[in-house]
Amino acid sequence: MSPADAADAADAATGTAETAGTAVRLRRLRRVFGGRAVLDGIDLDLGRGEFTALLGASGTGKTTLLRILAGLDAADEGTVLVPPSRTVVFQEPRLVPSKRVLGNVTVGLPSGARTRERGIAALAEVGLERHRDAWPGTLSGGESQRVALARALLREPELLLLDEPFAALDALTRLRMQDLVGELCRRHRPAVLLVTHDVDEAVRLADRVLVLRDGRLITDVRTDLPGPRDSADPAFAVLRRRLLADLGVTSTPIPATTPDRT
Ligand SMILES: Nc1ncnc2c1ncn2[C@@H]1O[C@H](COP(=O)(O)OP(=O)(O)OP(=O)(O)O)[C@@H](O)[C@H]1O
Repeated sequence: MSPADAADAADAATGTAETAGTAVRLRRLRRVFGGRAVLDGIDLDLGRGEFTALLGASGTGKTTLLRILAGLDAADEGTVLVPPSRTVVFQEPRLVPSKRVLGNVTVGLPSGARTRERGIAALAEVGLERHRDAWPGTLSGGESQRVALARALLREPELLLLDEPFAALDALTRLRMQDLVGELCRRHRPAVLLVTHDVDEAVRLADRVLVLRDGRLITDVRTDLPGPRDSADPAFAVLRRRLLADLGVTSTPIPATTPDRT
């Protein structure tokens, strides 16, 4: 798939969610690979402007669900209603090496002064305006991912699909990118589905967190924590523990230490 395709996220929609306030509606969604139902009867509504994180162990079907929402894969059974305008940001930025940064942001759009202006404004939003004439090969990983984000947001999608977009970044850059994505999503208000392995990232950013396990959404919880969210906050820790338990990660109790009698 070309970067332009990624940005425009395929048009193989199976329908549009019509209910006011609802961006996505899935009913009894099933996807089977080699006789195994990776998604086995998923029911899900995503509200307009709602930021939802999807957690799940490796191989549970998170990317499969995201690809179906993007129109890059099809369900075997069930109803999929999605908005016509969707964009995806992947773990790797998927920039075109032969186009400069601005050309990457506006790729696939009609050329002209208006598109160029919008591209520059999108770059300014991610703090990269002065890199607009740079080549992708000269950018850092975090900068490249910011270009991918600008490319996605320029299209003003109703549904923004984020597939582990911070996973390849170092810890500090990841935190900065999380803050940036949080701020941009509050400003642009797309419905967001963020696929991640990182429980703290999910709790930090999302209004709502889902856990996918054995083909089903076993958890659907609202975060409702005041911002800015601090992982040291006891409410944050309670939610993290619950989500880890739902993911099948149970914390081992720390054995009591024997007092040293010598
Ligand atoms: N096109 C395909 N053909 C066959 N099997 C597939 C295909 N796509 C995905 N699968 C299988 O479906 C399962 C779910 O894959 P998926 O990539 O959705 O998981 P994931 O939860 O995103 O995993 P990870 O967190 O490791 O990225 C895996 O066992 C994978 O091998």
